[in-house]
Amino acid sequence: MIELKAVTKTFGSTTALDSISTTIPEGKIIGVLGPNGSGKSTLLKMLVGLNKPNYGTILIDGKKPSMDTKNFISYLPEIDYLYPWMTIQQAADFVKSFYEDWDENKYNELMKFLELQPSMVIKKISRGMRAKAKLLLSFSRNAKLILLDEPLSGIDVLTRDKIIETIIHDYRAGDQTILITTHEIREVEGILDEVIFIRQGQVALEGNVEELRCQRQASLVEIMKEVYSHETI
Ligand SMILES: Nc1ncnc2c1ncn2[C@@H]1O[C@H](COP(=O)(O)OP(=O)(O)OP(=O)(O)O)[C@@H](O)[C@H]1O
Repeated sequence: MIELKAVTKTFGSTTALDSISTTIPEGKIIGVLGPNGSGKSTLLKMLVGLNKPNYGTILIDGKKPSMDTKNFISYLPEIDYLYPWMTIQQAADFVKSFYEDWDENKYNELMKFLELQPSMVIKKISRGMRAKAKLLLSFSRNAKLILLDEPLSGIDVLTRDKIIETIIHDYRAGDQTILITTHEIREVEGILDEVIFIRQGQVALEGNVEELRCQRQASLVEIMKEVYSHETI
């Protein structure tokens, strides 16, 4: 379980997260949604320990983000973080050297499923293939908590479908927790259990997706439009 208590993160005069308090349940797929600049990536980076809060507390299974928690978190950053000169196999060997939960069978199976080859060189493959390679590395670990920052960004619709299929295919419900930030809400609506809408660094609305849809008789996209009715999404 992830607990945030009055978490604030500022960058100079910009407040990225403004006293956020929330509890994120275990074993579910949670969408962290919101317009550009609302604080989604900052939230994920704080969970993985890359950003430290100025105020407030973050607890993951009762522990502050640290080396201990890093061991059970698989983080897919929004940026292209893979060394361009590496092959997919070299990138995998690199990740494998840091984490004990690397699952070679899962890696081989996912490689086939995503139609990638170990010999492919990162700088020579397309953006969509790089997105799939990032996902391959994130899901080849048996991590308890998976943080996916914009895994569908700038990817064609067929590749997006494949990425979503991978998430469904490899997700162990109840056992693993996935937090996913995305602007492709229509595409992920079907896989989300819970949602947190962020607006200007604060939680604008959160809850169980099915319950929100029933209460409001609306789809997630319609709910989002309502929440951000005065903003450009
Ligand atoms: N390292 C940084 N230095 C300065 N400002 C930053 C930094 N990281 C984030 N910010 C600012 O914090 C705010 C929140 O940024 P963040 O990247 O978390 O938003 P986001 O919701 O993920 O946006 P997007 O959907 O565009 O990826 C923005 O105003 C951004 O400019």
